Amino acid sequence: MQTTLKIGTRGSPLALAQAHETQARLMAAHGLPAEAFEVVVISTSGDRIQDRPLSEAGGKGLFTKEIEEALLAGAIDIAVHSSKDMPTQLPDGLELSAFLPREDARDAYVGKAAKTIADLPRGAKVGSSSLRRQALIRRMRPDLDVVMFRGNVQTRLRKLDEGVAAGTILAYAGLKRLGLDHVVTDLIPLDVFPPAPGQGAIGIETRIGDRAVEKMLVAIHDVPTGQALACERAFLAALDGSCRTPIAGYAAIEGGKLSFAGLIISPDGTQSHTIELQGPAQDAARIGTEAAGTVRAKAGEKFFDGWL
Ligand SMILES: NCc1[nH]cc(CCC(=O)O)c1CC(=O)O
Repeated sequence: MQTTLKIGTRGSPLALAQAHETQARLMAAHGLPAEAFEVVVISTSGDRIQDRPLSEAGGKGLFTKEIEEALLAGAIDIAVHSSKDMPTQLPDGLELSAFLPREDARDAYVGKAAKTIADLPRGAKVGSSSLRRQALIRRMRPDLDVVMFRGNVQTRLRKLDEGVAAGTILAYAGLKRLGLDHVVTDLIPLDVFPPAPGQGAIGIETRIGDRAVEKMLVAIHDVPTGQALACERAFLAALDGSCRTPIAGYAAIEGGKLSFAGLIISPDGTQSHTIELQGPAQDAARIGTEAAGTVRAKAGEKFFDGWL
């Protein structure tokens, strides 16, 4: 009898879409039926905490803790994640060993009366709980009222319908995976809203040394996405000292060449520092680390602890 590969995921509609995309790619790559895989839904602390900003409750790890425990315990064989939500430090024994081809990494504006942020009336409310997006909105339009917006993509869209805010910003990738891209009223250029490291890329976490699983994943791993992610995650890891400093970073790969653009910005949007660096895609991690060193030197150490 064939053993089934257990695919662990959160239960949000986006997480489920990502788990099913992974399953479909594995089926196609290996000529296996759906029954060769089982999608196992795991509830995480991040899903349960709804009353305060996650950056206060403990940060990124909240969406992965219970899933990683299940992976280490052998209750699941792979865990499918939004790479953007993954801490740079994983628990001992686990690694991100494969990435699916990256979806469009841009942020999207979803507006009601006004179709773009630029068209909003003075003082209009824009909902976002991301420190990076809040800072970028304030940089662009210091007059706007940035309000907290928690919950999954559907919850945020419902809040818009209820009139809680005039608009919100969501990852275009997530909306596309949910078949909700028709709600987008403006796609924001990468240089106006540089994305969070990892945005748009599905990452697959495995137990280090699980050769059978690694062999299966090679067939669905996208090499350029893996290189882009190595660069962006190295940039993030080298700057991660404070989770209160918004960090953006995006690496584009073309013909074996990597072009990285990074940004750090004060939460009020008034101060920011950028870095651009190119090099061979094989040197992805080194480029990310070097970019972090350069932008850190430009900004000065004070930049990272001044926002509490
Ligand atoms: N923090 C939630 C989250 N994590 C990943 C995505 C979108 C999908 C992706 O970036 O791959 C989202 C929603 C959003 O930012 O709109």
